[in-house]
Amino acid sequence: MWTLVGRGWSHGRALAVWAAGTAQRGRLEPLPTPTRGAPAEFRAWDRLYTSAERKEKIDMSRFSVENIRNFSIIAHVDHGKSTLADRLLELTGTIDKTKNNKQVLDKLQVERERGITVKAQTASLFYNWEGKQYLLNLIDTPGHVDFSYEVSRSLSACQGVLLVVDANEGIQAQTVANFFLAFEAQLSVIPVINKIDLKNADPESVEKQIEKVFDIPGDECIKISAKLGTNVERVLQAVIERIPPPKVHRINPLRALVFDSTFDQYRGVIANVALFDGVVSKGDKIVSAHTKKIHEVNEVGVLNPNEQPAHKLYAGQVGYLIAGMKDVTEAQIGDTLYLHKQPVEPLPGFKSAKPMVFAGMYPIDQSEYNNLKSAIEKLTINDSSVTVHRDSSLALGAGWRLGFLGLLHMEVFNQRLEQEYNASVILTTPTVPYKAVLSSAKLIKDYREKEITIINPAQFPEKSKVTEYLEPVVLGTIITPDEYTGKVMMLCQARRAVQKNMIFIDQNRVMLKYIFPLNEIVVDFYDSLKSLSSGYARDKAHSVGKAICERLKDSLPRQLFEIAIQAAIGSKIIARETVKAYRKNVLAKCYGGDITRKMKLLKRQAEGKKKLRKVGNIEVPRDAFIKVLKTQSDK
Ligand SMILES: Nc1nc2c(ncn2[C@@H]2O[C@H](COP(=O)(O)OP(=O)(O)OP(=O)(O)O)[C@@H](O)[C@H]2O)c(=O)[nH]1
Repeated sequence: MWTLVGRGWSHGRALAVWAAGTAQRGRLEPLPTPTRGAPAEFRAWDRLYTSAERKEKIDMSRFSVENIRNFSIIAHVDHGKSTLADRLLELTGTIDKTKNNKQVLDKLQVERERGITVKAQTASLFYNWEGKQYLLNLIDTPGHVDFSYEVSRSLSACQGVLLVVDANEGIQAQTVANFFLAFEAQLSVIPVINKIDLKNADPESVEKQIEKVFDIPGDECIKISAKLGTNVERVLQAVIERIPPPKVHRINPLRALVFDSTFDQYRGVIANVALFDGVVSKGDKIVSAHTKKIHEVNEVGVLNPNEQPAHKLYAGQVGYLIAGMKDVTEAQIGDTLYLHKQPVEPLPGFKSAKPMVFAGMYPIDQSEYNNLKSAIEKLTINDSSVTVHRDSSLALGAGWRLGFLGLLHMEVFNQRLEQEYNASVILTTPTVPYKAVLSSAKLIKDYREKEITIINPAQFPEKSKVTEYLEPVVLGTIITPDEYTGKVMMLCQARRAVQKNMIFIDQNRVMLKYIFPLNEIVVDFYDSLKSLSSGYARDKAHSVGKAICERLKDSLPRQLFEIAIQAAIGSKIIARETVKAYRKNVLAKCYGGDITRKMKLLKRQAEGKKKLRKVGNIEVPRDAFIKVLKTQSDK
């Protein structure tokens, strides 16, 4: 969704959400300095189990379609999805019951350190109930808004969801956003009120909120404590009773949806697939509908939650498939796989994730360029929502401009680079993309289009050659205790937001919807929302410009002449600082003597400095740039 800068016109639709007031965490607390190199137990999870350690091949034919349920757990951040997943894994005997089972599906080091889910994971659970054996495929999803893309992808492989809501915090903004993702995908929704063991838990009022906001009868809510295991068995039974089996046909030719993929340097691409039709097994020749390339299947299996090879995978089942694909472009997420010579209508793919936050990434030392390049390439194979363009800067050398789904996504990517690939990088201040409608015929010819997208501030076309600029805007949902409503509204106004809606979701909580310019919220909005400091100036350009000039002033070495540091918007100077000149004492050798000689020396010095100022080039040390950029991104 884009709008004219400074005016209220927009088109398209996007969703972003935050919670205020009772939310415990949104942006993350600073982490301790990460240790170099991941400890063994945190290394890429798929390397933890060698094929020799994996069990015998499993026969999946025993699960008929009627006995399969594919479901996902969705919730606001920290409401307990991963803890509930742990209990479900224990109850079904998928993992042993030990005290150490904490967020078993969060396998990345970054997930464990930050206590958040970043990458959706799948686990096949085998569960006996009323004399039948069921196959329950659980797909754990991330809760933070930056990873909504992972959520919607996971939902495409499901028929139902468990919507987990914290009994103390109640419905939060991300609960609403995730509910609508499931609702639009026409999935069965089972509301689960979690943390009923907490002292301040109020499951009855959360039940009423669920009735009011989602129009789901309160008696459908299951009240549990995922931590203590209370009522968790009822959740499993509801999955079987309330979620329909997938609508698929095993006698039809193979039609498999790639809903996720990871890269293993020894075995190539491991594609997570949901089979909509047919059967697939080792030795089958399969074709990617996207690339039309033919591959031979080396291994199929289920995630239990680690890889468990199977003889075959059948329609209705979710599992993994390895077929010698060398990089993820050969098994793109949303791709359909079918058997060679048995083409099928491809399944509807996914909308590709659109990066909305861009930042420059450079090696700390240019000699590290190739290592960093290879690390970025490997990581983007595992996280295809990151875009990479080559870039260079006079000060920082050769590097890249990377696009992320949000700020947390950027932080996580950076942290994974450090932890999993031992790479140290300089990351520049994040910016959002802008569009410019060109008026200059020459520029239109150069760009071969009238409307261009600018992801790098250095490439902004001149104002005189542009009819209008457009900026991205998002629809944001804020849930706040009533007493903060006034302050929250003032903050939103200060961020140029346009109010769309306001409803009371219970006696003392209000849900507000606003259209925000993305640039106004991308970096520090959540922090401001939490502190509710409404004294922000409307026009921040001056203060930002001033802050950068001040930092440069402190970092630049002094010269023989005065250096003016200016921040400008186009030709208008908005902030200025001066680095004072070194003063050589030209009078040092004049002991006493003639005042006119002293005046002459000083005049000559002043003239010399004037001349130097005109012709003098100063070299900005790399360190100064790094310092300025680092302080900015640390903000
Ligand atoms: N008291 C209590 N605490 C719980 C319960 N369930 C989860 N928690 C705690 O709540 C915190 C968040 O739980 P997680 O399972 O990581 O939450 P999540 O929804 O998976 O979080 P993300 O992956 O970041 O979206 C952890 O400290 C859990 O121990 C519960 O039933 N009772």
